[in-house]
Amino acid sequence: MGEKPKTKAVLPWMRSLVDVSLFEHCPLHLLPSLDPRLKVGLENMDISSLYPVQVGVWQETIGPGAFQRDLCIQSPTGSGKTLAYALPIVQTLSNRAIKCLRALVVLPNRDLAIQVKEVFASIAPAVGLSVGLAIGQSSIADEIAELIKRPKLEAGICYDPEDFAPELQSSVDVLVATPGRLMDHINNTKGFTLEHLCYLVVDETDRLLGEAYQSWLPTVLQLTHSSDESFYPHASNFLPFSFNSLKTRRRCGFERGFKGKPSPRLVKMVVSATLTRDPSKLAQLDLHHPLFLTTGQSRYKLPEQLESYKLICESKLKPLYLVALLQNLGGEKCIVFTSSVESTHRLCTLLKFFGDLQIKIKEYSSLQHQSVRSKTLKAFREGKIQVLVSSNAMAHGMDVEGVRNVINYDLPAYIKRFIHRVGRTARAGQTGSCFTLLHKDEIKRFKKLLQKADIQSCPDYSIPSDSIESLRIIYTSALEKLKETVEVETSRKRKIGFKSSKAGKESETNHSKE
Ligand SMILES: Nc1ncnc2c1ncn2[C@@H]1O[C@H](COP(=O)(O)OP(=O)(O)OP(=O)(O)O)[C@@H](O)[C@H]1O
Repeated sequence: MGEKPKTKAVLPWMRSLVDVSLFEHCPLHLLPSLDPRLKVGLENMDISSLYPVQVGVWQETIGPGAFQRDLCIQSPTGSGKTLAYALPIVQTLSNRAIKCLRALVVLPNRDLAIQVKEVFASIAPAVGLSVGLAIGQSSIADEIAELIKRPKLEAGICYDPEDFAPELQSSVDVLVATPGRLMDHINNTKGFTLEHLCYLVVDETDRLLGEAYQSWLPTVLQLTHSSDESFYPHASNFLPFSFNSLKTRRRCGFERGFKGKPSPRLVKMVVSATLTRDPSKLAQLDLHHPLFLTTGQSRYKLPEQLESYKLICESKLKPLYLVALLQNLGGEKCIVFTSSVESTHRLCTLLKFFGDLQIKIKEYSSLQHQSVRSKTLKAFREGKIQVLVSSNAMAHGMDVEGVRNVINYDLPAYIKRFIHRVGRTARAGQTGSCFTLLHKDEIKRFKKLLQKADIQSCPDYSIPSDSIESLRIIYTSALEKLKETVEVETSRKRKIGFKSSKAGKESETNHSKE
């Protein structure tokens, strides 16, 4: 029997790639065709030159590439991918005559969407464009009021909303959205249309393709489809029945051609630091003559200015080593990654029982309410908190200035996760360090993980044993307090669970009585 091939087949277009590491930084005054208003906007953001990935994308969009192909952009964390797509989109839309929704950027969570919206919002107004956000942060009514312009109505007269439906217009040219809220607007918001969409950006593609999110992608592709089913024959299979009425027929006159062949008018930009190579996942994007822009030949790349260390310790003493490490780092901004939301909560609680460490530590997790998370993130950005303990919630895409260190309290299972986690530091050419706490049984696995990113060695970081000894007594009492807290929390949860299941039963009973 023949052996299975060890490497997965790579799509042919991924092999003929554009290596963006061959581009130099480009000062703004040398960037061909840059709109002077955007140049001023960029300078106001303290940006004086474009990074290599941004120059590469510029060449394929505003430059000779002229947006003729869909782009798959992969470059290391913190290399400036957001501006790489935002700048050419804004520049191209600056010529638009009528306001309508022309660019849609989809991200997997609210905090990331807010971050990306801010990048667009810092350049778009300079050329008269508006940027909206659809993430479910405010009520749907408030969001609709932001996104859709209603005609001025005479006071005192009662109107049927159906009367002015044709006059509803988009208030925004660019929309940054999470899939859930996007689907809400597609399904329910009068006047919300993707009919004029020219650009679709799928940022953090791996995460977005990993989950179906109410079939948002087939829905968007179907609604932006140019002529008939021939380009995307299976999309209608995914669509709920109600979408039939929303299907749009796009005017062919706007379509671009590639080598004489017709192409859909929607340009897609697919973005990730670790883009999937899985053909079946990529097929979901229905890419048109995709062009792969990536950094060098290696599939996984860490930021150039990142220093990695391993810290070997006994599993049960991990919290002690973490505290000693945090003390050594002297209150520098730091993210500690754990393997789950539960261990994030436990670890954060335990750290609080270590007495006054002179370091402000908070938890950031998907178990928390969005408002709590946003407040924590704001305080972390402002430097009021020095250490965030998080599971995967902070790992992808988050850009917080001044994060000097990342600590892998638990070893991540995959290289992709490792890359995204450690990429929260050493961003935009800054230096940064990452520390991975390991039990000696994990050393081999860690080595294998690093080899996937072509890293052959990782120096040890040692903590003097007297630093550990001096923390032992307080650790014992912290563990006791943690145990008590966990017991209280568990019994509280049980009570809430009991109450809600009782309430559930009552409402079921009431319902059946009706
Ligand atoms: N040309 C530039 N000059 C200076 N700073 C820049 C430039 N472009 C981007 N930056 C800054 O670099 C940082 C990282 O950018 P960005 O968040 O877009 O990275 P990314 O490649 O998307 O990272 P990730 O893969 O983690 O999402 C941001 O703080 C951004 O403001």
